[in-house]
Amino acid sequence: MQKTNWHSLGVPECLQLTETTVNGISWKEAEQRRLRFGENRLSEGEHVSLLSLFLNQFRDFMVLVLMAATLISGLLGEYTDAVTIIAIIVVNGILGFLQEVRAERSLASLKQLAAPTAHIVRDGKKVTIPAAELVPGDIVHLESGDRVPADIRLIRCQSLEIEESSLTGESLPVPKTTEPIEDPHAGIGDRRNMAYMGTMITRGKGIGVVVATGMDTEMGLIADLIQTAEDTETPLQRRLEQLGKILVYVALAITAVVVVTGIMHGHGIYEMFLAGVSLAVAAIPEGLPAIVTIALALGVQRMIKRKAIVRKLPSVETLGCASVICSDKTGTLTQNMMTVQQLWVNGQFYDITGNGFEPDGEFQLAGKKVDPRKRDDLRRLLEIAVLCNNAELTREKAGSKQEPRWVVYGDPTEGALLVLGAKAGITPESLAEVEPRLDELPFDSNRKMMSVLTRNQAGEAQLLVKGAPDVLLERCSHMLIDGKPVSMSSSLRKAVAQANESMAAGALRNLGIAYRPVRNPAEIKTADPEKGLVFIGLLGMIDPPRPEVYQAISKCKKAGIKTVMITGDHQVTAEAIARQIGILPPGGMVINGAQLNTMSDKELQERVGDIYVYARVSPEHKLRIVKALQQNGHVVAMTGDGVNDAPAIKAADIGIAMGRTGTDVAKEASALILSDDNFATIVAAIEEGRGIYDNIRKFVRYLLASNVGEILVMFFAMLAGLPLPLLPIQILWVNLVTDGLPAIALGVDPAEKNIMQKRPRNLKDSIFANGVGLKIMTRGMLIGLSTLAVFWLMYSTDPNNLVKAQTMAFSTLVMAQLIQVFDCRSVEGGIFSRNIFENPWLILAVLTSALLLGGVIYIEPMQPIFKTVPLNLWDWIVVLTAAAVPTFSLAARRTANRMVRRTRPSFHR
Ligand SMILES: Nc1ncnc2c1ncn2[C@@H]1O[C@H](COP(=O)(O)OP(=O)(O)OP(=O)(O)O)[C@@H](O)[C@H]1O
Ligand SMILES: [Ca+2]
Repeated sequence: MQKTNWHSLGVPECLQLTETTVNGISWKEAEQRRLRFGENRLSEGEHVSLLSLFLNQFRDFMVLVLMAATLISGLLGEYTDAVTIIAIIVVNGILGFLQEVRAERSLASLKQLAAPTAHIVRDGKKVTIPAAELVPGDIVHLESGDRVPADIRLIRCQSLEIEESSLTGESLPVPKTTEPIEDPHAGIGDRRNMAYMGTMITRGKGIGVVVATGMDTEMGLIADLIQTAEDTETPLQRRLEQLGKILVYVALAITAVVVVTGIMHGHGIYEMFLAGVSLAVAAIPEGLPAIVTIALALGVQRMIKRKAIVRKLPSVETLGCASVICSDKTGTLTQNMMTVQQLWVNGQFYDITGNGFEPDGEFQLAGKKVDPRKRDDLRRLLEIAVLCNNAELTREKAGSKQEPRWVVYGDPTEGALLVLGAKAGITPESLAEVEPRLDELPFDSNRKMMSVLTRNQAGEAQLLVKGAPDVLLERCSHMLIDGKPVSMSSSLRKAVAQANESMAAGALRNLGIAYRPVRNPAEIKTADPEKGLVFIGLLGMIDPPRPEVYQAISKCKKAGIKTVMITGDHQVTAEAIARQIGILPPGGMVINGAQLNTMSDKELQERVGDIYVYARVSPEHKLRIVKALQQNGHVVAMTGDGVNDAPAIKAADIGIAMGRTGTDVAKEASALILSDDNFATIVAAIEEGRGIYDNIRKFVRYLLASNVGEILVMFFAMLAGLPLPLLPIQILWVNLVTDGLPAIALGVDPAEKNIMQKRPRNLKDSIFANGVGLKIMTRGMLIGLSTLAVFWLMYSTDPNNLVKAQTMAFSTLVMAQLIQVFDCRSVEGGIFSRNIFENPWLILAVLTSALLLGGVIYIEPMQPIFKTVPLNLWDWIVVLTAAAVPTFSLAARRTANRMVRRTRPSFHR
């Protein structure tokens, strides 16, 4: 299709040109068009090719050192050394490559999960499809919070406003229409009847026909200019990278010292060169970055299984630090399964029986069944509830065998009203002819109400309004009493407010219903048409808490995480539910949006610690709450679903969007998406986040202790004028092979039992906090010393058998590591605090590493390569004893300390 000036064509022409109707195209036709026009995607620019990913593995500084070493070894005629080092580098490169490909794949699959969708009509049916599958001619429904998925000519608009700054730079939302625009050369910003890909619906709704997709869109024309580089590196990864660089310098410095002293002591230059390379290799934890990436990727996969989709990798770390969760109420803490239970009209309370979406139930007045259609006021209340409604109630079969069930499409609040109407035999179908809709003023969380304009058979237009009772009441000048509008007196107002509160106190979520006659339909296009209304009555629905929420909240409490409810609902309802689910402790404060408005930021900051429930707030308040909490040093997780929630989601340390009910805009701003909208999932994600961080800490500790040990062995041996206790190839082997497997297994270690009984970690804490740094030094030191001791013992008893002494030292180092790995599983506890068999991968990894060591020692062709000799039983007893010392001596001391502490009378607490 060549460039058409869609904006200057009329709607029928646009439909004709795109060969479609308001019922959309067929699935078959869509398939053909997809072949013709391609996927609705912007080309993503350069993709990292597998080859460059592979080559990247060899750009590491350490690898360069090794290459240089290889070259020199080769030049000096030490070919086995050279070949082996190259082999190890290549193996390491392949491993790193495979790991990175895997990590990349799992991150790509994350992107898929979070991919945008579009609501379209095909074959006359409304469906939701991935936005990438849109084709020209598709009829798209747009709603506030959607990202426009393609270039679209609008064919219907209801208060539709679109923010187009990504395309035009204009940050104010543009009101849209459907009228053709005469000037064919109008600029993009002036094409009021178009919605362009990538722009954002900030208000209202609309329907349009897709006229361009993918690279044919206006956005496609400038796609090269936009780079959406997401953060894919976590702060920890960055810090480890820095640490790696520091270690390189340390290694170089030590190496220089050792080499110079060695040469002055009369050692040969090649020998000293080898020693220098060994030291450099010993100091740098080659495997670390790759293992961090794997641990993160695997952790992210586990989170997906628990229904939490991570959009920004760094948040995996931040999650473990969360100290406050601010959660929406409706749908997150509650089930979003509304059932109207009570209503109030003409001064009387009615109870409605029945459960869920099953439209069976009675209307009762003081326990007696009544016929709602015989009572005019009640009937009108129900009619408005059904007319002022965009939901759909249908009977559907979930599976082939199952009984058909009633399901609601659209807003559950409105679904509940349809069910209520159906219980009285009042349905949208029965009203469609009698009172057709002319227009709609959509709901949004700021207005807290929604209206439709209808015309009845007598030709009278009426504005039918439903919304939050307190908000509605302020806009009512009259009230319907005994079928007549009576001027709203202050005592009437009070009566409504009282009825509202008494229903809310029972945890009911209330809606008010009102109307007003409209003489001229154009009236409702004015700025604020919902005024001078006639109040009719109240509807109260229960929305039961999600069953798992209570436990999740008490888990949070134990984990030192505060849960805060932020809701658009009424204060009394919010408070009742907060009490039910255990959010509101005795003495905890509940405040509402109006009170929040009177508070300065400073006041809020002072009191935010005591507030547990924010009721009747607008999305804009959320940002203030996030900031106030952050100023108090909190790490804040904040949920949201609408457009206006996006700023708060962005500002929070962990922005969370709803997977089911969330808008595109909220999802894009978020770091985490809950695919089941469930509060408990947030807690699960935090638990995983803590576990992942702990695991990273475990293997960082494990690997670094190994490196400390290796450096010390080499360094002291040099200083003492001994020969090299470990050969470079052996150190390389330890670092890349025998340490790698157990380290990866630590990366998938199950979390410690008390993981959710500790306070959140401080965001600023380094990975070496809580004694981890000290443990690395002490364990490393002991590993180094026992290795050196074994070497020295063997070498001094038989100086002619250097190879044997080196093999013993090599084995001691490896075995000490393989024992130490079990100590690393607990941050505070140590080797005895956890069941060894809990992590079968670790057992497997340790056994494999031990077998590999055996292979290097006992398989004859390996012996000249790794410069080893076979060891006998006695040798092994020496090796294993020495290897056990670092871990067990410290564990024994700690156990002893604990016993002493227990028997000693304690003075504190
Ligand atoms: N579809 C609707 N039409 C009219 N009024 C509505 C509709 N949905 C909700 N309301 C009213 O607006 C109020 C605020 O709704 P909003 O969606 O902002 O918050 P909420 O869903 O009650 O709670 P939360 O913020 O926890 O999700 C509701 O308490 C209700 O009285
Ligand atoms: Ca809501």
